[in-house]
Amino acid sequence: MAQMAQIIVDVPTMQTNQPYTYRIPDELTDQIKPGMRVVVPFGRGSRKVQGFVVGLDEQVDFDGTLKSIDSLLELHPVLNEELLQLAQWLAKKTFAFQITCMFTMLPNVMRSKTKRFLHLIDEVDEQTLFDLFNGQNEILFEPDQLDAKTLSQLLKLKREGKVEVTYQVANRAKAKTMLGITPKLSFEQYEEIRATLPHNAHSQNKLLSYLQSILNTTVKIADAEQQSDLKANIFTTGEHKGWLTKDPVEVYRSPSSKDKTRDHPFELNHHQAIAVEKISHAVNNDQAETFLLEGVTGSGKTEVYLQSIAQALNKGKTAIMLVPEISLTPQMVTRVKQRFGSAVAVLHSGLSNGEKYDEWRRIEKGEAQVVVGARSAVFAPLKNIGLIIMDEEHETSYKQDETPRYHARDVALWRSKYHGAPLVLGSATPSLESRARAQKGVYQQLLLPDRINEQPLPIVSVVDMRKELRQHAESNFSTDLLDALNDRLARGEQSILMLNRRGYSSFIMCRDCGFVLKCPNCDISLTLHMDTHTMKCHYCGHEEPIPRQCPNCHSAKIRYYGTGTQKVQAELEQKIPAANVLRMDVDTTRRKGMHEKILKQFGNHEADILLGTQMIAKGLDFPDVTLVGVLNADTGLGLPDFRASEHTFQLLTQVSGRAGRADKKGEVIVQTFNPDHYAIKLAQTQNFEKFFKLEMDLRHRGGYPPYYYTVQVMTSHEKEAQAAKKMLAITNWLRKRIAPDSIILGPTPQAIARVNRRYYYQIVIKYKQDQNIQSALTEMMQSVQKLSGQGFQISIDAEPQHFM
Ligand SMILES: Nc1ncnc2c1ncn2[C@@H]1O[C@H](COP(=O)(O)OP(=O)(O)OP(=O)(O)O)[C@@H](O)[C@H]1O
Ligand SMILES: [Zn+2]
Ligand SMILES: [Zn+2]
Repeated sequence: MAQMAQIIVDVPTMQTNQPYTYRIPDELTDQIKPGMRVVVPFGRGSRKVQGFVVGLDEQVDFDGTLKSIDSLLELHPVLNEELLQLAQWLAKKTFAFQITCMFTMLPNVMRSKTKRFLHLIDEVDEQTLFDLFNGQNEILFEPDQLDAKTLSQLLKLKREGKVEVTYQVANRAKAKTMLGITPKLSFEQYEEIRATLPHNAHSQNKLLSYLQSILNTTVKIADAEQQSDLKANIFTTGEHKGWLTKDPVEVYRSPSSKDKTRDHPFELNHHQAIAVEKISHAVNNDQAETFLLEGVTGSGKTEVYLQSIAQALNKGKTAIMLVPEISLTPQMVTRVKQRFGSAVAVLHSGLSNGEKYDEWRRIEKGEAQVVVGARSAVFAPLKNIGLIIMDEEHETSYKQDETPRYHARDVALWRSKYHGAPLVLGSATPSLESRARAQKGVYQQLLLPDRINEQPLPIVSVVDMRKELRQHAESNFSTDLLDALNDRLARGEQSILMLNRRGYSSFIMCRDCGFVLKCPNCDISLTLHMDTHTMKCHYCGHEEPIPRQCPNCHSAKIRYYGTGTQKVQAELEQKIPAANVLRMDVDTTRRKGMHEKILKQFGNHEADILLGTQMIAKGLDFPDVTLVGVLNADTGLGLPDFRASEHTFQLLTQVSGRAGRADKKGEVIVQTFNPDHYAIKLAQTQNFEKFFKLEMDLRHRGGYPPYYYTVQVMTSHEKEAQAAKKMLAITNWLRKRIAPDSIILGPTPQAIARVNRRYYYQIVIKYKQDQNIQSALTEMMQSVQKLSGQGFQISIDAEPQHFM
């Protein structure tokens, strides 16, 4: 009676969400578990591919032609039961393949090509040591060279906790190590040395005893100092005498803060207390309720999160706190770590692959109970989740813009249901989708209407830049803004300036003929970078010299148009020479740790003005900031995207919220060429309710979300006619299958029609209720795969965040 395994295989050209059935070799009966990764033969040539076991069958009458599992990639399941189910759901929801979803949940170092090592972590008998490990502690784990019998032995050792499979971290050389000490001699040899020591050699005597107590191990010097109560220099003496060796020991590359002080919960104000109460109630009763925590900027949402998390921990449960990548600042991380100490694991893109893997492993082993992280942290392998929090829930970065195109909010909702745990969505400016659900009672609304400091929200004034430009020469600064900046400088207060853009200037244009320099590969303007003195394409990376004359009409009046942070900084330094300016944008934060450094400097008052792009709009909490200036509120309003107003409103509200958060009053100055636009006017009064009503009305009339669901289908090809033709064929095919009242917009070329030498065409399907759309799109996805051989790329994006 053979055992069978259902396996999802990784074959890029033949992807399917149907598992294949493989036979489990007899030696491995009852040892293969769902979630394990295996090596299996696939196709006619029986080439070796990897796969995930997703199910097991006890099968009596098996058909003799079934292929068998060859080997294992690890000795343990890498995905647990919950995550396997989640992958299945996610694949369906995002029209992706299960295998892609499974990889998305795993740290990078666990990808198939990574070298694996087999480690001995406990004693084994000599025969085994010799047979399996060549007498060593660590050997390369080579799945394709192991037979079933050996695997069976290894699996047994794994179950006994004696071996472990680890992955080679790409930058292993850089793996963080500290110096440790290893005793070199035996117990008896140390005794012999002791007999020769002079009577007053107390430290050396003590060192000998200590070495005897740590035989066969390596102890970090810092730990050894503590345990033995000896000074570090005595270990050096020991080394010179040949008693011990100093060796590097690997430490967890945990991005832990050095700050070990634990802070204490604040006493909550009235509204905070109600919120924590309601959330805790749901935590205590295992209710998968969704809360929408709507709190104005500076209302103390974070404190609500932290105290609610504490509740979950008290109940012996775990918690996930999602924050947008950009607000995952050291400030934020420190706040959480100070509250929960080493129970916290942090996952974000700034970590090296090794660091990420270490944090992931701590979570998986149950060593961390609180996970703080950006989008992908929603897949953290925590067990027994008691609470999930999603801060700034309206942020578009929660949606992944490559396959699987998932929204972290949907995944959080799924896990909330699975664990019977509440989900808290927090924001000062919720997405229309979430706010509409709260309106309908699907989500429970919690309000924090006041700032903690009981100050009113900062006063926002709008400056009409059209008038300014008529009165003065071209400048990035209105008179009002310059006056206000000088005023803060005189008072020793700080200012934040936001420029919604990157690069020295966005593009260059000929003032005589209007020619704009564009990327030869993509259909978008090149960006001027003064640091490298080149024009760069932000889509494909193309780079060329700055032209001295117009390639079209040869005029010399080809100049930059628009503005960038470097240019603003230069003007600022010229207009207010006394001010210290810190610049924070993609260019100054590219190197690891720079983000942290700039914020720290600003926090220490080493600068008067923090000038930055959107990345400074969120989460920053500096008590001395009393002025926020927005240099160009309009950027983004003109984008061909129905969410342009919503995003502008959100951004202006968020950045305004950085001013006057402590006891000093805040002021905001917004410069714009569109002072009458409703998004700008309502952001001025920070009137979210009014904005919500107005925008909902517009969406209703236009037939946009949240009144309609949307799906975008994209086709691309190197030849424009091919892309267009295929898109049309797909459209006709779909039209026959979806509900008659579902609407198809397009096909149209995308706003940026050509990227990286490919042409893009799209359609957008809008629907209210459509029984067939899911199956039609799934069928399409399965069948268009073979088209990739003909140079087509086709993708489906459910609820796209950008319509470009
Ligand atoms: N109950 C409380 N008593 C005293 N201070 C508090 C209390 N709750 C929060 N704070 C402090 O108030 C400040 C603002 O809180 P917090 O940063 O949590 O606001 P927020 O709502 O998350 O703001 P934003 O959305 O603007 O980032 C913080 O410095 C925080 O430490
Ligand atoms: Zn010209
Ligand atoms: Zn390009």
